[in-house]
Amino acid sequence: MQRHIYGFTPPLYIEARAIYIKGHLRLEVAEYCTQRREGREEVIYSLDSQYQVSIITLKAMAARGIVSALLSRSRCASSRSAAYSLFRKDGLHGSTSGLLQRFSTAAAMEEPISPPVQVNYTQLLINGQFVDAASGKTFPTLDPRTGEVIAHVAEGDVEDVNRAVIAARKAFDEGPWPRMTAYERSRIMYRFADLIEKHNDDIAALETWDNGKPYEQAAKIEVPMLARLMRYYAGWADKIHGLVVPADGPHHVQVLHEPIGVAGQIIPWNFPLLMYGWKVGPALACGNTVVLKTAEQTPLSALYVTKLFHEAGLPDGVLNIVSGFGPTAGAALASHMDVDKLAFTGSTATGKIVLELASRSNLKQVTLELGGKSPMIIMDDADIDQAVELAHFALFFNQGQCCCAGSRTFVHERVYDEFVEKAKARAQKRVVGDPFKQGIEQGPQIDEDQFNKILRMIKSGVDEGANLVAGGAQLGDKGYYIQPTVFSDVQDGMKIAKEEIFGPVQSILKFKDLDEVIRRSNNSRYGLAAGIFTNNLATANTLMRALRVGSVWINCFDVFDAAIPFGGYKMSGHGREKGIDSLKNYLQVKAVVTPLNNPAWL
Ligand SMILES: NC(=O)c1ccc[n+]([C@@H]2O[C@H](COP(=O)([O-])OP(=O)(O)OC[C@H]3O[C@@H](n4cnc5c(N)ncnc54)[C@H](O)[C@@H]3O)[C@@H](O)[C@H]2O)c1
Repeated sequence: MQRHIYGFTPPLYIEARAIYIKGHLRLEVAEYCTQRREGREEVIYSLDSQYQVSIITLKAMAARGIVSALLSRSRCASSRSAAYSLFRKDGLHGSTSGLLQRFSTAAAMEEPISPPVQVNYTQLLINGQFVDAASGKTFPTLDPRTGEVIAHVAEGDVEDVNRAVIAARKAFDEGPWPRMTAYERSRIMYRFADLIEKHNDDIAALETWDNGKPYEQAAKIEVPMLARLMRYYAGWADKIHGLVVPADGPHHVQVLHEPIGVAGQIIPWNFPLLMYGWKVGPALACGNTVVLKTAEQTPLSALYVTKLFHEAGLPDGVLNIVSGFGPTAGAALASHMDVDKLAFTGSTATGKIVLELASRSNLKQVTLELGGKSPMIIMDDADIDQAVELAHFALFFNQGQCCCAGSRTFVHERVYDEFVEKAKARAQKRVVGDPFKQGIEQGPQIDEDQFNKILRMIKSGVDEGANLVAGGAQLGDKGYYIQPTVFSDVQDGMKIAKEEIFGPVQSILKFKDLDEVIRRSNNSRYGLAAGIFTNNLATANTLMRALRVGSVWINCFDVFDAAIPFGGYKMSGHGREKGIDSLKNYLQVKAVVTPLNNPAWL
């Protein structure tokens, strides 16, 4: 930037830029004075300074007053005061918040880091083979850091879904998968988990590149969790069994738990690999075969890992991956007459569509994991610093793109003001930037549509009178980065309190007592999850039973172990994924009755 600082004779110009490099902020400041001599502008004084400070030092310096600390190193008194006013104008003056906001902008605006992985698989995976779409069409998958094309991916449509369903049907009706012993199935799944671990870093890099989530999150949490999910379901494979039940009369009554057949699965883009694991794991452990449609924004990681699954010994046709769009490939799967079961994760609006397509076609069984507007309730006995940190995590994790995000932060009136101040400071400290960089807490949003939708929601918050205390705008000028945003004084009727934002926007609401917060928390068409922060056991016990949601996290949030069931009440969905309950989604129950002659016992 260039500024003409008035009040100096001759005028002093300053060019300054801040660059983030591996945990450091480098400030480059060029100052110069010019004077007109013989019709020409001549530089009569210049000074280039560079200050490099680690972010940790920077925070400490900010606490003491960053500007004086930095500028005490400048050699010239007049340039010191000039630079001082520049920093002050640019909001880099004094406070940690302004400083870190600038640091984040600098980080986001840097050249993107080259992802340490190549894209090898872009075709559809049908019957164990990579194939082009029948139409020959492809679509681009984009890098959310820049909006640039990563790769062109085969675009599946009705004909490709049909090919995939035929392969899955054949693999179910004639193939080895449902016929091999459950132990053999589990061994293939265990080998797959081992391969996921072996390829951890490549898988994580693909996921980050395609989705924009921090690489450290993908590499240290999500890919290991996928391996864990596969082992969890591998462990179930040989423990799924029916019952022999005592009935009135001389009958031998067996209840068989059978695989359903061909499962159609449609997943979203926010956790592409975890959604894959939640769906594929139980379906295959129970002996079904699968056609999975990935989200059009994130087709890459499922293709990579399914290739590994085949290397682990998965027979052809058991798991088919179709990349493509919702209204074409997704709708074809939901309405296919030969798909026996449909599992869908995505928005409530699309959930209604697929349910209708399923009922209009062959009445296939449907499970739905849909949207949410989850309350995060902070009671007045809570340790405020811990509460702020947990509520921040509950909302901002994964760029705020979580169906269960704690997107209504209810705070007791006695601690409200302190909470708001600290929540604001925490959001302003959030490190946003290239998700491949170490230490980054927040990457870009998934795509332009979501980016624009979030900015519209922020505008609606301002228009409806909520108090914007942090952020509120795009960060940098490239890609889909959004400043961590906090609203206080949010009222229940506002759009930001009612609708999913699916972005880094925290809405803080004030409440007086327990009955009120229960009523207001439940006053939502969603019922996915809730967080409670209190040290009072009685309060926790009251809330956990009163809240009409599928998951309650007490003094924690987003705990997603493979064994913990997840799913929604109300318009957040039907059925549960993960845990023992998820197996029911993929099993038929058959009663078999045989008469007994002279039974020794009944
Ligand atoms: N409850 C959960 O477990 C959970 C998890 C993650 C995301 N979500 C929800 O997902 C939403 C964000 O994801 P999104 O924007 O990708 O949702 P979306 O509903 O637009 O898309 C989800 C999937 O459905 C497909 N799809 C879209 N239209 C379709 C149609 N007409 N027929 C068949 N398939 C169709 C898409 O291609 C994608 O694969 C949020 O609302 C979020 O709450 C829920």
